[in-house]
Order: sequence, then C-alpha cells, then structure tokens
Amino acid sequence: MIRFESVTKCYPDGTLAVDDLSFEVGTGELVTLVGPSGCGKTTTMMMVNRLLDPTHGRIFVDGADISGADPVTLRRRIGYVIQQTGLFPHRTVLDNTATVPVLSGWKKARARARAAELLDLVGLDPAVYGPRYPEQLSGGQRQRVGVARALTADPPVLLMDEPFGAVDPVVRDRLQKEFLRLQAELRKTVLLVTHDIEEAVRLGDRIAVYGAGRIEQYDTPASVLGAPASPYVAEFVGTDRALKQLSVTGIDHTDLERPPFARLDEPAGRAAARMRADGARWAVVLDADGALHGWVGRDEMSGAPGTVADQARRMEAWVPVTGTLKQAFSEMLKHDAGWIAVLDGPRFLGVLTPTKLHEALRRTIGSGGRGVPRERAEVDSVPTE
Ligand SMILES: Nc1ncnc2c1ncn2[C@@H]1O[C@H](COP(=O)(O)OP(=O)(O)OP(=O)(O)O)[C@@H](O)[C@H]1O
Repeated sequence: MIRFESVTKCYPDGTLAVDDLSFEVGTGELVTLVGPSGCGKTTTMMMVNRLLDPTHGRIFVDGADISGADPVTLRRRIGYVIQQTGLFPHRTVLDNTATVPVLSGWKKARARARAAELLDLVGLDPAVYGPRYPEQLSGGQRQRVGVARALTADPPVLLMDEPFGAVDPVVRDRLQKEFLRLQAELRKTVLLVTHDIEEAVRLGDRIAVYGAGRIEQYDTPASVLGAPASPYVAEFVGTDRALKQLSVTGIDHTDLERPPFARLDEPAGRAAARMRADGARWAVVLDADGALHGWVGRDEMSGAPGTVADQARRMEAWVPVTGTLKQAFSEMLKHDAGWIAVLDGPRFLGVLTPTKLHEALRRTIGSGGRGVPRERAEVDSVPTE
C-alpha cells in the first residue's frame, strides 16, 4: 500500500534527515516508526502526504508514484493525526470533526451527520461533546477528536505522529487500547511515529527501528524484541526486552499440561479414590462437554456425600488461549495461583505452570517468538467474576 524506494531527504541547510530508505507497508497493516529524537521519523511520514518531497527516490501509495499526484487530492485519501491535535479553537468539536468532508464539498448537514458517527466511534457522545469547544475537553478527549477527524473521509491510509504523546500514561494506555480495537475493525493502513518502544511494540504489526536517517530493523515486535538485528537495536529496545516480550508472545499448545480432572457429576468419594490412586491432591472439574467448571481438593472430597459438583470451587485463574504470556503471568500473580487454566471459549485445554511459562519465555528470546495479532496483545481483559 505504501512503498518507499531509495528515498533520501536532505533539507536545504544540508541536514540529511532520511538516508536511502526502502520499505513497504502492506494494506491494513499498522507500522510503527520508532527511534530517538531527530532520527527522521516525522520527515519520513510527511513525505507520504507530500507535506515534504524527497530529494531522491520515489514513494508509492496504492501502486502509484505520488510525485505527480495533486497534494490536495492525495491528502483526502490520507488521514493525518498529530500530537498537538490541530483543532480549530473557535469551532465546535462537531464542526472540527466535519472539516475534511466540508472541504471536500459535502453539504454541511451530511458532513455533520458523518462527524457525529465518527465521534461516536471514538467513544465521544456527539450530543454531549459535539457542541463543545476544544478547550472544554480533556487532553485525551481532544486526541480522540483528532482521530475522529482524520477518519471522517474514510481514508484508506492514516498517518499518526505521536498521536498519544501529549497525555498522561493512564489516558495513553486507554487511548492505545481503544485505537487497537478501532483498527481491528477498520483495518486502515497506518504509519505511526513514536519515540516510545513500548508503544511501538504494543501497537505495531511491524516496527521500523530508526537509527540516524535509516531503518536499523524492520520486523514484527516479537522479532525485534527476541532477535535484535544489531547492538544498537538491542540497546534501544532495552535490557528488559524479555519482559516486554511477554506482552507479544502467544500461548503455545505444547506448553500446556493436562492436570488430573474430575467430572462434575461423578460421585465425590469415587473421584477422591481415583485421585488418591493417581497421587493427585487436586483436580480440575470439567462438565460433560469438557468446559471448565472449577477445581476440587482431594482431602475435602474424601468421605464427602454427593457429587463432585457439590465440592467444586470456582476457578478464577484462567486465560483464553488467544491471550499472551503476559496475561497468563499477571493472572497467576493476581490470584496467587500456582498454575493457570487455558480455555478455548468455554473448553478447557490445559494449564500453564510457572516452569512452562519460564520455558516459553526463554524459547522466544533468540528465536523471534510466536507473535499474536496486535489487537490482542495486552488488551484482552480476563473476567474474574
Ligand atoms: N525544516 C528543517 N530544516 C532543517 N533540518 C530539519 C528540518 N526539519 C527537521 N530537520 C532535521 O532533520 C532531522 C530529522 O528530523 P525529524 O523531525 O524527521 O526527526 P524525528 O525522528 O521525527 O524526531 P522527533 O522524535 O524529535 O520528532 C533532525 O536532525 C532535524 O533537526
């Protein structure tokens, strides 16, 4: 969808901001550009919507060389979100959001209706926030309006320059989650600039790690964390990359253990005897369909009347098989559990133990790991009720 071919940008004062850059972003892919200040990320981005033109090389959007494209027409297909949201202070939130469609010649009523739809999509009730002015919003709400405005013309491409940079960490966390959900639905082709490796890992399908004017590594988050291409990248992603890797590594079926289990409708005494014979002190309780019901301890079942169902306790420590190692680990800590159940829908697949978690983590370091789709990384919440 976006392709850079040997692109160089030298500013008139001689600063070489981007040096012979070649990379490609697939349709519907979210690529994060990450690197220290001044390494050329913003310059890269601004060449895509022709706010800047390359000194050498070519950029293609949807197969067409943009050097000949009319910038205004081009920008209609490319949404742009910047940190200082660029909202007009004297216009209401609704009119700010409707700006692009109005400029494109839409009737005001239609543009406003579309703007209201988009405000709703980013979690702002248009009836409440539409009539307000930007100064009457919080920083996080202003960022949401910025995203809504960029989406009103339904552009296939989004450029986002530090879109969540101006808000505090708690709000940033929420905006990132919301944006991932939105992106899972809309599947725009996104280039997102950040200087924060955590954000790059969390949001990117792929990450371009910048050195001065060049991409040092272009790969999935799991690979950048698991197998940095150079000492520079290793240093940039940080010494705690093993921990960061937890959030982008999925649960592998081969790491699951099958613990002893008891059937819900089994007589308690019989289940206890079987567990004793197997040397098991506890068992997972499953119903007839293999769905997880809870767990039982052998001792409280010995001599107990009734069925396993009467003795079973609820199992709160579980993760979906689509989850990440980080989720598994944090659920384990939250419930002070020695192991954690892994479910596919309601179906019980097995348990993860701390030993297996550790093995899984060690395996991913150096191998590039088994990544999870970005919209799932870190954002699933596991209900414990
Ligand atoms: N208009 C300009 N004229 C001259 N040099 C410029 C101009 N704009 C940017 N530069 C320089 O080009 C280099 C790359 O800048 P750019 O803004 O692309 O970096 P960046 O990676 O986005 O940085 P940051 O994270 O701080 O925004 C820097 O050295 C910067 O000083």
